[in-house]
Amino acid sequence: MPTAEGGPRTLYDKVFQDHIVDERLDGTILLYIDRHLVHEVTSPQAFEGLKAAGRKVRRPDCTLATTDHNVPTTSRKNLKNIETFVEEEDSRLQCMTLEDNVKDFGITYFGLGDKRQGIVHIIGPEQGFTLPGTTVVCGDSHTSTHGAFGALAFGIGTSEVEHVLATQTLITKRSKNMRIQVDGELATGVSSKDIILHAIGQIGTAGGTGAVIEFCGSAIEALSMEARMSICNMSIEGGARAGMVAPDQVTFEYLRDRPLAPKYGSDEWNKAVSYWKTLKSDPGAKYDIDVFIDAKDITPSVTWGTSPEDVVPITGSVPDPEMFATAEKKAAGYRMLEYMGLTAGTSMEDIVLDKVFIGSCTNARIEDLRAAAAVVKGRKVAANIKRAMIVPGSGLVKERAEAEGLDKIFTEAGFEWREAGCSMCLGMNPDILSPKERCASTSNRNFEGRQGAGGRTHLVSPVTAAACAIVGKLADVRKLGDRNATPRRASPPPMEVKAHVDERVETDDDDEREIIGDQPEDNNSHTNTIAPRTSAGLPKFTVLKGIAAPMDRANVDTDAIIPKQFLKTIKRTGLGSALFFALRFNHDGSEKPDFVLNQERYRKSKILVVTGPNFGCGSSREHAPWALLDFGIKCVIAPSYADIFFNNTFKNGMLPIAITNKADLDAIATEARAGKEIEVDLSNQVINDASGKKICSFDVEEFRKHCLVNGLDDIGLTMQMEEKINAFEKRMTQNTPWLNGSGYLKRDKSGKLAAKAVPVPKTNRGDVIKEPLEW
Ligand SMILES: CC(C)[C@H](C(=O)O)[C@@H](O)C(=O)O
Ligand code: SF4
Repeated sequence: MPTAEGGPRTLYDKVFQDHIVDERLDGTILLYIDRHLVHEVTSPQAFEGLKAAGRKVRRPDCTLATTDHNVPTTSRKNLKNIETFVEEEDSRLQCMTLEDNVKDFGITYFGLGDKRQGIVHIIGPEQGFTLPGTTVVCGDSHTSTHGAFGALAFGIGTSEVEHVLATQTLITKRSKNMRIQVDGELATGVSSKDIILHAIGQIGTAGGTGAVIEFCGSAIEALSMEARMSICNMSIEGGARAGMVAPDQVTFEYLRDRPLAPKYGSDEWNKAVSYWKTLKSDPGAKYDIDVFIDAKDITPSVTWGTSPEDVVPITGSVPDPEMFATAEKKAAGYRMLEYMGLTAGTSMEDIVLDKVFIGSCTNARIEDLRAAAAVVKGRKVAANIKRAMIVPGSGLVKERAEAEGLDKIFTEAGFEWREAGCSMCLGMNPDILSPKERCASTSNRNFEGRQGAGGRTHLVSPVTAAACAIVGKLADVRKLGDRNATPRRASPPPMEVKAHVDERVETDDDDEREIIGDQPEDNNSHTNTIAPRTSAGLPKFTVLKGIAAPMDRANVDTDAIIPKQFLKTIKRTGLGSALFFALRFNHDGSEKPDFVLNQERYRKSKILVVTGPNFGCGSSREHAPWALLDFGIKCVIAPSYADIFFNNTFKNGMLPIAITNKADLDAIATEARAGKEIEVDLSNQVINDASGKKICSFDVEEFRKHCLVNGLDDIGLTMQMEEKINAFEKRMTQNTPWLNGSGYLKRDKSGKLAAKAVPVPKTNRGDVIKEPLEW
């Protein structure tokens, strides 16, 4: 929370403070954003909003776009353009829409024909776009990755993407400070992925809610940048929106000669490094939450359930839900075992696998591939493994790995060597698990259906995944001998950046495609009773009276609220039929009669009453509130929420109410279970029963209430702050000139774009475009 003026400050306090454009009395802050990464899934509706309102992108020079989620990872040797390359229609439309938008708005873009294309959280750091002390956002929850540089980096929803595009700022509040200190030396076979899995196992998926986690201690200091990125990446799985590590010599070495970092050895570089060196927490700085972990307590770790907090050591066994503390946890535990097809007491190392996936923004960097290759070298993938995939995080990672011969090591062992993209991390492209298939995965989420409907995911580190592929079961890498990689300190030197790729790299790929088995038919009618957001503003929210549907679940993730196959839309509307898809429908499309929203009296619910905590955790997809809204639900009542979901609802004129008092929540749930209406009166901040009798009151932040009650479009409000934003940018140009222009769209000394922004190079649609980049 706010530190006393002049008192010792944390790293987070410093970076946050340096980006305040304006602060209101109620603590609402307008925060300047230095770096904005954009991908195809969460941007179409934002650009559409800009177009509808006739707005421009304020800082194309601080914005970088790529396609990653939808792209096939098959060989690109015959790539002509994205239109012919992406077979699946909705995926293609999303990719092409991004290409249109980057052209229309003059934004730098790495398309499939460019080796710099890759997962957005891999390419930002790789290019030096991510720098210490910056604020970095993206319409993607794993933006937390970039915090490894001492940046304040967090995921935002699509409405906020639009806000940043238009204003280069965000409306936000201060977060709590949390510290996770890991001291000591990591044992052989234990990597940074195990640190973060272990930490999430300790704090739980809501442990960091409302906080920014600073990772520190001797074990973190000893890690390379790549390893630090894996840790910050999964801060979101620990409930925190952001994770940070103080920049140090390891950081500066990593940034040396990166294309978009200040030129090494120049005055600008030296000035930047002096500033970066100040970015550490002051002695005596206060943290709201403190966690200490002894590195020697960390073993190679693996998840057994469907939440990233369900972590056990690889030497452990499947826990017995009977031993869990509460009735709710027991019930959830049994459900997870059923979904995962596991029996309590089974040794983890006895669990037989079908697939292995090494990739994702958590673990698809060169160091991850090197570590996995060291385990795999000279060995063969076990016969029972149907598919073992290596998906490099970017074209440059792939190129580097090939230069080092890693691709050969993998393919000789029986792995597939793929092209860059998100791939089977969430399977928006053709890489998916079939129902009941079991996968050891280096990704970050093991939610139900995450890698494919009915698929079963065990989260592990790259070396553990490699060992799993060799053994055919979940495996302890330490038992394969001593060549498993331990974390490295030195980051590899920057990868050589060549111009665009027209010569395609040959691969052994056989262009195998899987049928998208979990692509449902969207044949249900939508209730869509509520007008969606328009750039002109939102429908006002004052009093809402209606049926409230009860839901007795904890940690309802946004993948459960709306699975990935529905994220391929470029519209905000029409998602009501996809709401809670896997919970609501059987595989044949018929309804599951037990699910609350399928019961007659709840079909027209306007309110959702959730009795378990941490509603909306996981992904930043604004599709979750859009689906609720389209179904007709405009208000959610729950004990607590994940931060990004909470924000996203307000941006759509919806009201999420946190009721922490159990008796009050029980009273509301009782009305809901009885099928009675309840009344949410925002103006007076009370919840009444159907007769108008007060059940309880609730809190809501002043500014958010003001916007809801008046139906205000906050982009319009922020644009009225133009003068303050200009003044901020002027100061920024003086103090941190290296943040202007990012090397490709140059600015002059006054901060103005020196030349007209030229959109990137190849849009893969046949445009002949002059290379606008200077590197
Ligand atoms: C598509 C995007 C919104 C999402 C996220 O925010 O995390 C995705 O990257 C994911 O990992 O689920
Ligand atoms: S978590 Fe997976 S889907 Fe999300 S950005 Fe990372 S790789 Fe892509």
